[in-house]
Amino acid sequence: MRMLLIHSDYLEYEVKGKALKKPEEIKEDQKIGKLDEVLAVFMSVEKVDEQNPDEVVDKAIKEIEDVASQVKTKNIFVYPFAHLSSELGSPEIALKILKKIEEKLKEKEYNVKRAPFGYYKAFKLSCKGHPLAELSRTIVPGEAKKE
Ligand SMILES: C[C@@H](O)[C@H](N)C(=O)N[C@H]1[C@@H](O)[C@H](n2cnc3c(N)ncnc32)O[C@@H]1CO
Repeated sequence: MRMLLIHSDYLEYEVKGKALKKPEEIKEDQKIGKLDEVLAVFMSVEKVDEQNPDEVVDKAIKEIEDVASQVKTKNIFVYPFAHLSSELGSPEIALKILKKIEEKLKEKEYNVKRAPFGYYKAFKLSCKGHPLAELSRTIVPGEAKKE
């Protein structure tokens, strides 16, 4: 999994159209979304992640918690983003992983929004520009079998 973490004054999105034949079903009120004072986490789930999704979820949570505590925010935007890798995992597994990450962060009392999966979305982001405001992480399941 590739993650781009941007500490932002806000992130807002608006769904513009379907980018998959079968995108995630969403309610009307999910077509737009906004969070202020947010750690926006853009994530590309990769093929290799399919070998141990649960481990990838746990490692992603650890990285997100680490950065969130450093930039002192409890607001997290989980944002599916298919542009950080040329080895994308399947949409089915990617959605499962992103939903699990959202769920586990909520269990840990974070204020979490997740942008809809499988859509073209317009978004606005206001990066804060401090030294920790733009970070990237790569997560690989430890048990991943070497091909
Ligand atoms: C398109 C662009 O504006 C938008 N931002 C977009 O990327 N949409 C992606 C993700 O929401 C999701 N998606 C599909 N596969 C994956 C994957 N492996 N990892 C993450 N997301 C995925 O499906 C869409 C099309 O790839």
